[in-house]
Amino acid sequence: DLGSDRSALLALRSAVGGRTLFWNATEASPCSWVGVNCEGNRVTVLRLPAMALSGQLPTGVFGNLTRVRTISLRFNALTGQLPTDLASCVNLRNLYLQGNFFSGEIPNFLFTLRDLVRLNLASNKFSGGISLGFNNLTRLRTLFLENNQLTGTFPPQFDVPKLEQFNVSNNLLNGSVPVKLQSFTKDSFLGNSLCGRPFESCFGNVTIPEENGNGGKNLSGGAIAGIVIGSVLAFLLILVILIVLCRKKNSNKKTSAVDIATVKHPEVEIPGEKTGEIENGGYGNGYSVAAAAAAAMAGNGKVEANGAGGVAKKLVFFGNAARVFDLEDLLRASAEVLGKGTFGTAYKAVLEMGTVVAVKRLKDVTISEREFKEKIEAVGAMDHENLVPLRAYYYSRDEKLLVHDYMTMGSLSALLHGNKGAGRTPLNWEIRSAIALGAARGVEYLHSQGPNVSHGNIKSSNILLTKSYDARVSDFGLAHLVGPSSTPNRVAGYRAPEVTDPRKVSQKADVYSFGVLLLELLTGKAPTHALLNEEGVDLPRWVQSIVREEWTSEVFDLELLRYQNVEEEMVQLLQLAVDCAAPYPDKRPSMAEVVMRIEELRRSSLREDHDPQPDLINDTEDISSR
Ligand SMILES: Nc1ncnc2c1ncn2[C@@H]1O[C@H](COP(=O)(O)OP(=O)(O)OP(=O)(O)O)[C@@H](O)[C@H]1O
Repeated sequence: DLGSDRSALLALRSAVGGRTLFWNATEASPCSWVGVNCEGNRVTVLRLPAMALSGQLPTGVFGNLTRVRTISLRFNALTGQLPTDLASCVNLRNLYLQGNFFSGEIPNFLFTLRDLVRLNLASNKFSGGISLGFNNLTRLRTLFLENNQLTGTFPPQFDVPKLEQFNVSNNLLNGSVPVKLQSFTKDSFLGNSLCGRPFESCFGNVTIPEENGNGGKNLSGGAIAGIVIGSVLAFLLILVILIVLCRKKNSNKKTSAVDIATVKHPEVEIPGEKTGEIENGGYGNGYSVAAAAAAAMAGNGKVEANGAGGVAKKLVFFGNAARVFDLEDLLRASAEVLGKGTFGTAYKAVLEMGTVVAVKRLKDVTISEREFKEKIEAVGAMDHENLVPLRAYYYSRDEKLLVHDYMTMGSLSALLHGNKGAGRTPLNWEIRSAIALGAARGVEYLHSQGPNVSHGNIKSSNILLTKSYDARVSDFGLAHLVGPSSTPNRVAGYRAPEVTDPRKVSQKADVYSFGVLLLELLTGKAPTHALLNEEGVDLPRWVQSIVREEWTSEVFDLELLRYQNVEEEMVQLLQLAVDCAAPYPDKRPSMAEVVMRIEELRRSSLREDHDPQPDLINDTEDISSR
């Protein structure tokens, strides 16, 4: 009953702490606690995403929560194995445990939870193999296992009938992809040593001849003799051509982009060749952008091996920035994948002379070269200290590259939601409010370029940070370059309610997204992802519901609460965020006003001397007992 649900939750709270400490244990019913929903007087939903939970999940908790349908403990710091009594949650449909430190094998009892629809165990430390037990999960639609340490081969009979979303990338799997998973794209499998569709055949380039429709056995002796003689002649002819070609090549030895093009494509791992480089979630193992670009261009005949024809395309540089490198340098650079975005894949490229740049390979560019040039020139002309500068671009039929300055500290998103483990620099108020201000100034600058100029895709992965944590806004102006098929779809949590076409985003809609970004900075929570549509927090609604109940302190990231004497300013920034995320565009402030208000509240917080109070637990208790 509800009583045992309640004691189970309290047992959970004393084991894993975090923001569950805000639960008001004097209340008889747990149904109003943050993250808890009830139906029919039983707990049915337990959502504690990014609540700073840590330690092991105890046994004896889930055995009591027998009616629970959704458990979300994603993005916490939970460790150890999953408790076996999770098996008692027989109504469980959604289990989101991604972004923790869970370890051990994927436990067999999960396969007895026949109602499971969504299972996300990504970004943990699960090891061991992938079991056929998944086949029992006949309702499972989502299975995310990426970024773990799973080993071995897939059972060939692996077949989860309803599976729609699937990812096992960045594990240590090898062997062939089972037939029933071959309809998923490479993205679902990257960072393993797998072969067979969607990768190259496990058997190299040998093609197995197809059976002749009318039956080879009917061929007459004469026909067979003809085929044999024909084959021998063809073979001799090929041999002669090869010899001639070899002679020619030897007399003309020279390194060229075409040679670079023969670099092995990284996505096609040869079993057994894999090194253990996938820690830290990195994908790249020495893959070069160059290889792919060169391959495309070489295939196209656009780069002349000897440069004689002069058709070779050049990198086009912006502004008066000196051309410190050229296409050749870029093609020779070693590169590593930074991530995949809506508009393509971003790489970090280290040029031979040590310069580091970020290269974005755009996909789905459908506009003409002239139009592309016009639009990209406008982007390149933007010049502000809070924007990521675009240095150069490259345009050919098959390849469109953008070269940006590389931002050492990565994105705000990674900083807020990435590495939660030890050794992470806590993001204090100083840093966060400075990032808010920098980002606001960057967007304000864009808006000052004209009433119709907007960013269109403001989110934390597009706020990048320099070595000294200065914020720079990236990805502006790209939505107009690509075709409608790659309109941003991952921004649901940031998108203003009035936006229907993601490529037509007004300045006021930018302000809304910026408001969500501020909420993210203050709460440490990630807004809803469209991909996990049943999951995530609708930040504006969540914050408003809590502020309405005068539990304002509860929204703040625990890391921020260490700095109690800036709470006043935090509340002011929260108010600004809520104003920005107003449902009606007219009610939202302009970016210029946003900048002014952040400057103002930062001035007042910096006037006083703020000593951090490092005793976290005391702070949280102070707040919860107020
Ligand atoms: N100039 C850069 N310096 C450092 N990291 C970068 C740079 N540009 C992009 N990144 C990182 O590379 C990853 C992919 O970036 P990309 O812009 O392609 O996609 P995204 O921001 O995740 O999504 P979208 O394309 O929808 O904006 C992100 O994690 C981003 O933080």
